[in-house]
Amino acid sequence: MFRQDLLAGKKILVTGGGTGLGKSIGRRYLELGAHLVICGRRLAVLDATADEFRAELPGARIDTLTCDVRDAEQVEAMMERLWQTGPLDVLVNNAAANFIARTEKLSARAVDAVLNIVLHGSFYCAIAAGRRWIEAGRPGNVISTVSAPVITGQAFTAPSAAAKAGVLAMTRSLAVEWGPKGIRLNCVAPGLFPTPGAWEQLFPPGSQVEAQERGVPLRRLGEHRELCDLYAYLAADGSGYMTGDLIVMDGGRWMQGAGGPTFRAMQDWNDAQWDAMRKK
Ligand SMILES: CCCCCCCCCCC/C=C/C(=O)SCCNC(=O)CCNC(=O)[C@H](O)C(C)(C)COP(=O)(O)OP(=O)(O)OC[C@H]1O[C@@H](n2cnc3c(N)ncnc32)[C@H](O)[C@@H]1OP(=O)(O)O
Ligand SMILES: NC(=O)C1=CN([C@@H]2O[C@H](COP(=O)(O)OP(=O)(O)OC[C@H]3O[C@@H](n4cnc5c(N)ncnc54)[C@H](OP(=O)(O)O)[C@@H]3O)[C@@H](O)[C@H]2O)C=CC1
Repeated sequence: MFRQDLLAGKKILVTGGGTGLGKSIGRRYLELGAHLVICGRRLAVLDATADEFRAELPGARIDTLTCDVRDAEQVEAMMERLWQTGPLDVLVNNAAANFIARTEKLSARAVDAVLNIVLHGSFYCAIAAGRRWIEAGRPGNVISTVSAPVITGQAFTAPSAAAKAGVLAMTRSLAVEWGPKGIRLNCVAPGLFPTPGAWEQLFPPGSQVEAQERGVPLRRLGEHRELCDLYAYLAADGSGYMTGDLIVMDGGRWMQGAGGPTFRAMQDWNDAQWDAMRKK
């Protein structure tokens, strides 16, 4: 779909880039010639991913940095190290956390666990990169991964829906505030793209009442390569007139109601069913 050197000369940070969608997006960026930096909390996971990429794509330039995005000081330290080898061009806010639970049962720590990673982490990263771009008079580009519940809300994953909605509000606020400085920000809302992380958290064994494909108008799950090409487009200069936008890629699923049949059934679950989910 793209020229092989589409992203040559661009340095791109993908938070949570050691696993799942962040890993697939990073691989696509490398294929298109970018200098990739991935961060997360587990160095072993990041290094294993980097080794895999180096084996697949000889000559690929990839760096790994540990960082817990909930901690603003760690984010600052990561950006400082990253900038030492040259400025960043694109930040992808991908790191996230989510789980299904009845909202009235959530402890404050449970709410914070999701809000701190998704909302605070994305904010800290955007500010740390944005300040450096502004000080240097450089253009910048932030792509944040949200989800369709930013439009609809979503039962039983309220902290994630609220945090991602906050990231969309941040994106639109900064698109206006930083637009005159040449910094653009956009959000992508993927639908159902299978990853071990999301499936473990959202579809524990016994939680599904029917195949998730049934809830998608296009009657299939998303393929990583489809999503990755959207992230490639948004990272490239060719999308330079897009800012403050939300692009949903979900096969039309959100228009049918975000939770689908599985979440509707949860409205009638008893305590034993909820406890069984928690133990898995
Ligand atoms: C069925 C239909 C589904 C439709 C799906 C639609 C799809 C679109 C919407 C999807 C959008 C977003 C998707 C994703 O984000 S997928 C990514 C999933 N990946 C991850 O979550 C990876 C990162 N996760 C984590 O690190 C952990 O899971 C956690 C979030 C828990 C944070 O870990 P941490 O070590 O910081 O935290 P603790 O383990 O100490 O826990 C903190 C408190 O949270 C409470 N907790 C944890 N799990 C649950 C649970 N399942 N239910 C209730 N409470 C939970 C825990 O008890 C701690 O609180 P307390 O100290 O008060 O006990
Ligand atoms: N898969 C799907 O169908 C959908 C996914 N999404 C979104 O896509 C993105 C990727 O999700 P997915 O790949 O499925 O799930 P993963 O669980 O694989 O990805 C989450 C990543 O975030 C990292 N992470 C979590 N907490 C922190 C933290 N505090 N600091 C730094 N990194 C952290 C994890 O690494 P580590 O634990 O090592 O820190 C992990 O690499 C998320 O934003 C998610 O909300 C949205 C809609 C649907």
